[in-house]
Amino acid sequence: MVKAEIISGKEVAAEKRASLKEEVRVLQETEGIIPGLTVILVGDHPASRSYVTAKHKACAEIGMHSEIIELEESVSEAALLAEISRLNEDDTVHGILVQLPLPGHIDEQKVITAISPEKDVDGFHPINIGKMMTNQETLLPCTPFGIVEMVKSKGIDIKGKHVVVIGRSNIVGKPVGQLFLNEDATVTYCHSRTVNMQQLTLQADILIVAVGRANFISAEYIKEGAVIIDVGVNRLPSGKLCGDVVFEDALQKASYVTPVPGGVGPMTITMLLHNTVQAAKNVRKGV
Ligand SMILES: Nc1nc(=O)c2c([nH]1)NC[C@@H]1CN(c3ccc(C(=O)N[C@@H](CCC(=O)O)C(=O)O)cc3)C=[N+]21
Repeated sequence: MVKAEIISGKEVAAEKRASLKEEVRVLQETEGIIPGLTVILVGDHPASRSYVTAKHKACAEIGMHSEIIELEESVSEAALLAEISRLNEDDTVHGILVQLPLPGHIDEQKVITAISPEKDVDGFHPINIGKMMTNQETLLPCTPFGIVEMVKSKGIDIKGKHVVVIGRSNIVGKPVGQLFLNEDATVTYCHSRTVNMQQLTLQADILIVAVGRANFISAEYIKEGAVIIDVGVNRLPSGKLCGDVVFEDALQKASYVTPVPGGVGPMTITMLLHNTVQAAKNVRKGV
């Protein structure tokens, strides 16, 4: 029996994008500012290329500028850093995003830190992460931010709830736990070294799964009535895209579940648009 309601990221994203489009229009009309995003793509990773194209299209749809800078896989770290420093100085560029992962010879942390924190629309710069941790207003990481927005869109109460996060990456796991902590949830992190993960996931009112393994979470890990957020994007040999959660199982046990595709992914891109518009407004305010 299907019990859960599906939280459509696509729908929540469409609503948010419509209001961003209006914001962009007003910003241009009243102040002549067009928010601009520059994405740097290093090498030719097919999945990265498709994400970058999706971001570019999404910008155009809401009337924003966007540019993709493609660099050879063999580009030196110094050349990439020089490109970033040029973009940091360019007033028409409000947001800079370096698509990850980068080739092994480039130090990702060094690259992220080189981006001006005001233009760090990924929310990965240590200054922005520090502000997030201390609950100060800042550019927030897009996937975690999108997840909080999806949960709130259904009026789900977060305060005092037990949120269990599976995964501890810098781009999803760690920051998503922090954002839910900022919303007064009780947060538990699970990862590859966690002992008896099932005992923890069965206590989750909200279970966030970000491990990148198809069918990692099935019925026996899900508490009746839980909210299930599936961050996985796994390409099966058949070409089909699937999440980390057995969707049918979540439908039967959960109260809410996010699908893949059409769940967290479209929200990630939407919050990137949001951050770029915010970065453009911050310049005007002199923030
Ligand atoms: N600096 C940086 N920032 C990122 O935000 C970033 C990154 N690097 N590297 C890779 C990951 C992954 N990511 C996704 C964004 C959208 C979808 C998305 O929209 N997915 C669609 C399906 C897309 C398809 O069909 O392939 C969906 O879930 O419905 C997925 C994944 C952003 N990332």
